[in-house]
Amino acid sequence: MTNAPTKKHRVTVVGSGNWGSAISKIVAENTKAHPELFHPEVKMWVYEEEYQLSPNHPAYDPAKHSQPEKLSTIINTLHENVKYLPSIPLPENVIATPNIRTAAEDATILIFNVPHQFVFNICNQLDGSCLPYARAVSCIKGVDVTPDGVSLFSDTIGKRLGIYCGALSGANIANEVAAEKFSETTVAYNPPIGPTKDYPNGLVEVPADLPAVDHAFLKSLFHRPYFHVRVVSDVAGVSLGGALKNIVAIAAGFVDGLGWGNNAKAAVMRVGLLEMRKFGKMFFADSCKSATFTEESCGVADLITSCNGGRNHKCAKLSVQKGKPIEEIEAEELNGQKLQGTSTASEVNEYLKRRGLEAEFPLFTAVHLILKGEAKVENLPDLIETL
Ligand SMILES: NC(=O)C1=CN([C@@H]2O[C@H](COP(=O)(O)OP(=O)(O)OC[C@H]3O[C@@H](n4cnc5c(N)ncnc54)[C@H](O)[C@@H]3O)[C@@H](O)[C@H]2O)C=CC1
Ligand SMILES: O=C(CO)COP(=O)(O)O
Repeated sequence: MTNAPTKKHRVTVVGSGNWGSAISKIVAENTKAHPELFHPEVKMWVYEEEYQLSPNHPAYDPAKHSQPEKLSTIINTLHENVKYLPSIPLPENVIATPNIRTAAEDATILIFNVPHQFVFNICNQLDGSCLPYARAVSCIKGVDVTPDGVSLFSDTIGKRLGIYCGALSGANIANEVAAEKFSETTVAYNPPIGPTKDYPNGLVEVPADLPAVDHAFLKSLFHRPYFHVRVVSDVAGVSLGGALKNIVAIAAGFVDGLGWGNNAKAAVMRVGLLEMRKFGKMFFADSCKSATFTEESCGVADLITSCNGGRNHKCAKLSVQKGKPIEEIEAEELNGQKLQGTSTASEVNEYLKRRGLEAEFPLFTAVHLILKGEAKVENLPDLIETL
């Protein structure tokens, strides 16, 4: 007979942007709802910055807020991320923590939720500070491309920190989720058993006095009445869907910017979905399931929502309408939030080009060429037909 666990998991969210804050809200609701599994407090690592509260904010008090303050202080006082998720109350058990090592050192569950370009620096800062038996989930939408190959950020984080990392991705516009409008998501978790190439000594087991980290546990961590979770084992499919749809969303924004209508957008989405699936089959054949792209929220559903309401779509559309580079629109429109599709288009292209495979992925290639100013948006139909 095994003894019941006597300890509880401690959860830290690494990141506090638009999605990082929305996920912190969700998990803090669940740590309170499941006291048998979790300590209620959720630490949320904040990349510290000074922020001037607007006199129009309902909590503005000239005696307290006339000067810029630390964003983490504002979050802990007002229980709102006024910069990245304004007007959404955060549960009081979300504790903004500006020191990343303090945020992570006692966490048994780490949720990575930062723009992908910051992951390496964050892992460097975390090096040696995580519990060896911690488990992680990456909510990051991007792929890690180096001259040697392409990896999932879940794998990059896991290998770098010596812990296992799964993935969460879905049709999840953060502002809608934070407003508790119904959506679905996909969580992928499949830790290896025994030694593997990435974990030559095997993973350090979660101690028996903590609740087991399995699919049911992860559902308890993320599922809410307004946020429905399906837990699967296909970490590659879940991660690639979220990363690659951002390239397609830029193409959808381009055609919307031209005012070409719904049929044109459906055409780029169809071609884009096929390229997403082909990329998975070609480069992650051993681990990625084609059905994940068509059957789970992280695949076609995320593609649809992102091509209609995402930031990549919005900025690409405005860039065509205003005749300005997308980076300029990003800086003007997003108040510090980051696009992932622009760098992913370039990183994926670098990988395909090295292998002479650009023509096999005409939509991904066309988006990259348009972003670089080497092709015209108006030529998209020919580019995806003839490349
Ligand atoms: N916002 C959304 O609707 C969704 C976003 N995602 C994904 O979630 C991930 C995180 O995105 P968001 O939370 O939306 O972030 P965001 O784009 O809203 O915010 C940017 C974040 O980066 C931080 N930052 C700025 N400079 C930094 C630096 N040098 N080092 C570390 N951090 C720095 C900022 O403090 C801020 O927290 C991305 O991969 C994104 O694709 C996934 C689903 C939905
Ligand atoms: O991933 C998203 C929705 O699932 C959000 O996409 P954007 O980063 O384009 O806003």
